Amino acid sequence: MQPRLPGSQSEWAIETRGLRKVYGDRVALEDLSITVGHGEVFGFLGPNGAGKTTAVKILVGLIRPTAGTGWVLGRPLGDYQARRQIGYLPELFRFHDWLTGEELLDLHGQLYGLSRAERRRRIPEVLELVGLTEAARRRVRTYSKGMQQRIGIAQALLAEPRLVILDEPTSALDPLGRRDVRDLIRRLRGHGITVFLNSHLLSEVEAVCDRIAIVNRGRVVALGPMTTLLAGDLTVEFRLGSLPDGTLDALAQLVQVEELRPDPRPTIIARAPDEETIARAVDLLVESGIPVYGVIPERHSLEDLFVRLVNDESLESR
Ligand SMILES: Nc1ncnc2c1ncn2[C@@H]1O[C@H](COP(=O)(O)OP(=O)(O)OP(=O)(O)O)[C@@H](O)[C@H]1O
Repeated sequence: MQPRLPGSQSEWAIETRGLRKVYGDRVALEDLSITVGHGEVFGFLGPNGAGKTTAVKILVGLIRPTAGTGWVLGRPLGDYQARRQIGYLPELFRFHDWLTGEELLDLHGQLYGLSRAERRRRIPEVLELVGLTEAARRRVRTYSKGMQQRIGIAQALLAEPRLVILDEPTSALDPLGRRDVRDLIRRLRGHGITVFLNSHLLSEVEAVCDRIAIVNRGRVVALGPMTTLLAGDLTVEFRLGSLPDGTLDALAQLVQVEELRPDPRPTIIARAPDEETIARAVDLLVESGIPVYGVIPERHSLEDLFVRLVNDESLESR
């Protein structure tokens, strides 16, 4: 893990308290309080218009919050010293596409304030990292969308940042490209680099993030370690030989019965807080003399959690 910046005012890579952003009469972000640990991969999720990009822009110092405070790499929001150590891939970036990949990185290296020697060392490294070595001398306009996204990631990593903020880094990538980015994010974590990932691709977030926040209509609706948020969120299917009166009521003492399918065999779909409860429900069925043909537990995916929390209340803000 990398040492903290001198004079650090927060032990976290990112800490925000009550961030709020209002555009005219529209509240884009409300009371955002999150912490992201050093070296952590943090997923920041939400439907369109939830306030994600607004939050990211505040974190990188592009806009100021209407209210609230925060620290990035231990420095107050917008602090110049911290900004030098943030790599940022914006969601809708448009690069100077008449430049070659190498020239583009050289330009961005200069904007980051890297010396010529640093740029000469670093540019081949990041091109290699994102698999664009062969295309280094081609103009960016001739790149496929996936290659353009990868040169964007290379740009974000150029100045050896301690914190990388990636806004939809894989939206234009094919499945192989996505896997490469996933591996890359894991490698960054291996080097103690903090990754703040904003993505709609929930399976990817699930595969790579340590902790997540889900925002909806400007507010955080879930926050915590991925494992905790997905734990205790089991759906289970009981396939039974019969369903005597009273069985559902007895089961409902343990699990939340969501659906009953009578054919071809009585099948109950229920939600259980944990696996132990499922075992107790099976005991109850067996003790009642009901043949149990199958018990199929299914752990909820991040997508299930997301859909349940966000539901359709976000529709009007899209
Ligand atoms: N510059 C602006 N002026 C006025 N309203 C804005 C501005 N930027 C964002 N908004 C509004 O603030 C809300 C949050 O927008 P934001 O772009 O942060 O959402 P998002 O979660 O990043 O969405 P998406 O997933 O579509 O990128 C939206 O209702 C949006 O219309």
